[in-house]
Amino acid sequence: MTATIIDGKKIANELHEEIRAKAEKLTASHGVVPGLAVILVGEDPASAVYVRNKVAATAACGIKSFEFKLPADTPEAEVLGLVEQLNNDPDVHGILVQLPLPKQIDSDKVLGLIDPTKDADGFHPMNVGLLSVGLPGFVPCTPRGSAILIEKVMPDLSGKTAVVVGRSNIVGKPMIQLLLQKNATVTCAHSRTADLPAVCRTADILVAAVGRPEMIKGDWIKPGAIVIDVGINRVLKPDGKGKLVGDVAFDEAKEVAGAITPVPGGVGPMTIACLMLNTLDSAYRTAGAEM
Ligand SMILES: Nc1nc2c(c(=O)[nH]1)N[C@@H](CN(C=O)c1ccc(C(=O)N[C@@H](CCC(=O)O)C(=O)O)cc1)CN2
Repeated sequence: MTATIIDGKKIANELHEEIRAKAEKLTASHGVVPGLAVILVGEDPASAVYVRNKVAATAACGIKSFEFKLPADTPEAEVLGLVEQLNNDPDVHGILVQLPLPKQIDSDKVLGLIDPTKDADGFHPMNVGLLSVGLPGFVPCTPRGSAILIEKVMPDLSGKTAVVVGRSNIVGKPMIQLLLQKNATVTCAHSRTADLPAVCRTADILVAAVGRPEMIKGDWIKPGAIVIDVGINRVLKPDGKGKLVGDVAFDEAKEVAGAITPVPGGVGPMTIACLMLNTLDSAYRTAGAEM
């Protein structure tokens, strides 16, 4: 039996509609339009696509966007100055700095300067800390979106084993926190893990966030497991054309898993939908309004 394909694009579009309704409600009750500032530094083609998609999503969600596109050689001080300006702008409820930044700019310094109450990406150390102690704050968008997809197919994770492959600050570590909050028994695996295939085979929920195309094979997956593929890798096909693949060998994995996210159309659209959700949450919080 082949796996249920978790349609992240459809679920993200449904979320956009819910967000739009809530944004309109906030505007009607408090005269506040949620606002998201998006900063892109440089010409990385993938980043440009993601930013374009984020700005398109703001329009679908009734969120006002403030777009800042800066040249690749922009000095760090200029980016820091822009962040400060946005921190002080009452029309801006969320600030997003697209990563990666060019090498002359210290990402930690920029992310650390974002007002934690406007940190729509959830990367500020204060929000990282709040998540780790289970207090309300901003949750990074990719893990938040992945958790929503998991909940759709398995609402109760008590007694379930989850394996997160990858330990990045923006995906792996926050994903572990969210799975723990849902009472899963969580293992974090990474490049130094011994016998990674065997560890993956223990997972009822397997989250792949390694950034290596199709690394996780079908026979690494426990039959019936939920597989969440966070990877977005551009590879060349034999005909020389490019295509997107995840970190999981999808065609093999779907024959073993119970449910699986595709790439594209799985976690990616949910990342963007959760950025909208974080911005909406922030606007409600700032306005002192009830959802
Ligand atoms: N400030 C941030 N920078 C980056 C983040 C982030 O969450 N915040 N994550 C990634 C990139 N990313 C969001 O910015 C992102 C990646 C992919 C998608 C997406 O929808 N992918 C589509 C395919 C799109 C394509 O054709 O290339 C899909 O999977 O269906 C959304 C957001 C790094 N930087």
